[in-house]
Amino acid sequence: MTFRILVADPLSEEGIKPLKCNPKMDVTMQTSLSPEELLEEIPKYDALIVRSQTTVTRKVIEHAKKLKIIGRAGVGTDNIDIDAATEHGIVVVNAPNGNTNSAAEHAMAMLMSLSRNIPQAYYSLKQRQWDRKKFIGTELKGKKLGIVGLGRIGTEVAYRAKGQRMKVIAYDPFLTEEKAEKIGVGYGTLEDVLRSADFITVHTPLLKNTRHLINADSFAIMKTGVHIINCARGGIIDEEALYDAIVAKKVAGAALDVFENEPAIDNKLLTLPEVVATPHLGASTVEAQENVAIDVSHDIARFLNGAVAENPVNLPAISNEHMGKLKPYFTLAEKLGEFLSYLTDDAIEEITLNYAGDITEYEVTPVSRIAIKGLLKKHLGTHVNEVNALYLAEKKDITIHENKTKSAAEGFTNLLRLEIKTAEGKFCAAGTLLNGLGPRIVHVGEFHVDVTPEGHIVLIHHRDQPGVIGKMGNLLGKHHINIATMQVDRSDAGGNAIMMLKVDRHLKQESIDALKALPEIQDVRTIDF
Ligand SMILES: NC(=O)C1=CN([C@@H]2O[C@H](COP(=O)(O)OP(=O)(O)OC[C@H]3O[C@@H](n4cnc5c(N)ncnc54)[C@H](O)[C@@H]3O)[C@@H](O)[C@H]2O)C=CC1
Ligand SMILES: O=C(O)CCC(=O)C(=O)O
Repeated sequence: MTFRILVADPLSEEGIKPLKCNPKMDVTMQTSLSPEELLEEIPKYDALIVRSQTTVTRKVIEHAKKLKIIGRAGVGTDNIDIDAATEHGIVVVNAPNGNTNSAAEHAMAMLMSLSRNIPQAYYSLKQRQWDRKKFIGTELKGKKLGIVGLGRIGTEVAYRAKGQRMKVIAYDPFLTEEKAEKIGVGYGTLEDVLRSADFITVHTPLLKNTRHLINADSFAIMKTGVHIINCARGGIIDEEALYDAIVAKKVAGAALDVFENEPAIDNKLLTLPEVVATPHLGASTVEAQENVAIDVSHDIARFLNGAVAENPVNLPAISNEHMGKLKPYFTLAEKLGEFLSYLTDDAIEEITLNYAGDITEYEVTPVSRIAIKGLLKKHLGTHVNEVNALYLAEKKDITIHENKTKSAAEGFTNLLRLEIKTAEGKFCAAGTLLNGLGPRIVHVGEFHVDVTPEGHIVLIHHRDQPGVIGKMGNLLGKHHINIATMQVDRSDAGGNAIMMLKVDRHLKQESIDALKALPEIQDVRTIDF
């Protein structure tokens, strides 16, 4: 099978070699598609790679009938409708590490351009003017740099600013005293940073709660003569408020690499001499472009080959070691979910996943997602996957509970008990991973069994009476159904009982009806794995 991959923004040729050299990947570079052309093209592709130029809207995702993965060769995914991708079961991956240095270096270059008026002076000289008085700058040594967002790039900026002998203060909701000390920066609230800094640089993602994080109120409490740098995302700073603050001489100057609307040809901030700007060049170095292209190419190839993506944006990221431990449980979880879904025809209202034994030592949500995928598969088919399983369950008003009790493994090393509640009542099955032998279903409701979840299974609820097994065997024989294995269990003598048969082929409706017609048989369910 060959996967078709569309590269819709310019990407390092060297960086996408891992995909181009892979015989299973068919890569098409079309880097100047209009939004309409993208809508036309996208149904052909299994994977899409973009930088920040292409906007992957809900409409694009709705047209992308085959799309499995979107790769963002860079950090910010604000040009991709992540919710729409999740709803459609499309994984979004990014390349969060490859351009950190370049973006930090660009922020420093912008900061220094700003402090020494380099772009303005350069422009003036190009106009054949030798003006030395107009471009008096500000020394950085001893000035305070306020960093809003001390993540990967913010931290690298802090190290570089310290190299310039600046004092650094940072605000980040995840910044602890210990971490600030380790990096060698002061820390405080956003207000502390805004009030005390001579230069302020933002390095947060653009999210609902960071849109206009720096606004008119923020400028009001800043020092007069403050300098502002934004090499993160347009929209984190309210551009109107920044314009007004510069005109009012509250802000001495701003260095901007990013804008609320890009390309920002007509942005009025560009008319101000106090503003230095670049057209979103933070990651535009040979090294960064190669790094992010390599990272995203590897992740796409890995994912399309059936492995787990390393940098998913809409799935929990799992380390290789953790994944190694969890992966064997995926098959068990999916089969158990599938099995249980065949025990009722009613809508699922509630799903409870109880983990016991060794597995409780791990973060089990990835296993739960797969179990839920298994449960919903009967009605949603291939539309449901681990990306959208939780979303689809929520859309269907299904409540999910996940519990871990190490000691409840009932003698097994590990046990996953799955329970669903419907209008009809509760249904439950439990499974274990037998060392070296793979997944086993070990409970169906109150009954004990030992069944490999594969092939064709017939589950019969009946009354515990002499002769039932014989009648059932006879009937299946008449219908030319060969029984491969059989398990029976009962609640008590003469009470409720089950038979779990492995048969050699799918049971047709007439055989099921004939079984159901036997007076001792209460219910017949078939499960085809
Ligand atoms: N100009 C360019 O070409 C480039 C821009 N970027 C942008 O730079 C930004 C930072 O990227 P990274 O450092 O890699 O991301 P990151 O995820 O490592 O760091 C972001 C930090 O912002 C913090 N944060 C979130 N909300 C906050 C808030 N309300 N106030 C303060 N801090 C908050 C987070 O806790 C996190 O530590 C992103 O917006 C990214 O898209 C990244 C690369 C190149
Ligand atoms: O792709 C680019 O050049 C922009 C990089 C960027 O903004 C990011 O990685 O967030």
